[in-house]
Amino acid sequence: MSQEAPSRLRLHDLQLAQANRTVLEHVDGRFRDGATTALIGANGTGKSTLIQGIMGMLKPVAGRVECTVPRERRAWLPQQLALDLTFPMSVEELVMTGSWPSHGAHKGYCAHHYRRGREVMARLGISHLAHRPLGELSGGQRQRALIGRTLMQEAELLLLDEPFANVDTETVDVLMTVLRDMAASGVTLIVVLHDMEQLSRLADEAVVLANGHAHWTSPQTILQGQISVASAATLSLGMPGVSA
Ligand SMILES: Nc1ncnc2c1ncn2[C@@H]1O[C@H](COP(=O)(O)OP(=O)(O)OP(=O)(O)O)[C@@H](O)[C@H]1O
Repeated sequence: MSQEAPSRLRLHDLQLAQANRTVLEHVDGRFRDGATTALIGANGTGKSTLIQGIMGMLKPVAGRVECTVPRERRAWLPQQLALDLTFPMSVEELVMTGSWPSHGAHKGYCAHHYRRGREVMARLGISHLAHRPLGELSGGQRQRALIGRTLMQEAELLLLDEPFANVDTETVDVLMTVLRDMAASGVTLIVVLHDMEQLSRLADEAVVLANGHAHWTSPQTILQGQISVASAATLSLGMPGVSA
């Protein structure tokens, strides 16, 4: 990554643990503004842990996260399986909650919010589902609605944990377009990915997690097989083309 690249999110010698067991340590690096960084690593290497640390849900054991994006402009979309969407809420209501962090949950919505909500749903192809309860949506429809909420929030930092899992190919295409447009407009995106095609289509940068460390590299390096993602858990330090 270029030393000059502007970045509102930097990690300084970060150490994160789960249940008193260190998962990641000495994590140093920065995420480029207006770029999509893929988080890559085998199961259990700490991708979700790093996201929790960046979002402030997990207190660092050591080091720090430096983030100048205002809190109300930070959004996190967990793995679909981790979400309980059985509560009675429609697609439109979910999308509109994206305005809460900046506008407040109890002030009600004005015409501007409703207009923006309709624009967001149209962009994601879910206008016809506006009044459908969340519990009656397919995985792909639910994911479109959740991304719609982050658009409504006007997120400037968006972290997504496996956003394309259990999602149909048409939805993948729609979401890819929306996410690329977000990055082009300056949003910093961090996306946990396992699929090489999705990596090539979406990512500008990549961070490989292995052996308790994070290695900054390029998607091309991974795609050319210089780094095997399948065996990322056994990667050694000092890989070619890696810089933090
Ligand atoms: N709440 C928790 N309590 C205890 N250990 C945890 C907890 N969450 C995660 N861990 C452990 O921390 C390590 C990293 O887990 P994490 O979920 O961050 O990995 P991951 O790379 O996101 O995995 P996956 O690809 O399977 O989602 C694992 O060894 C996991 O067992």
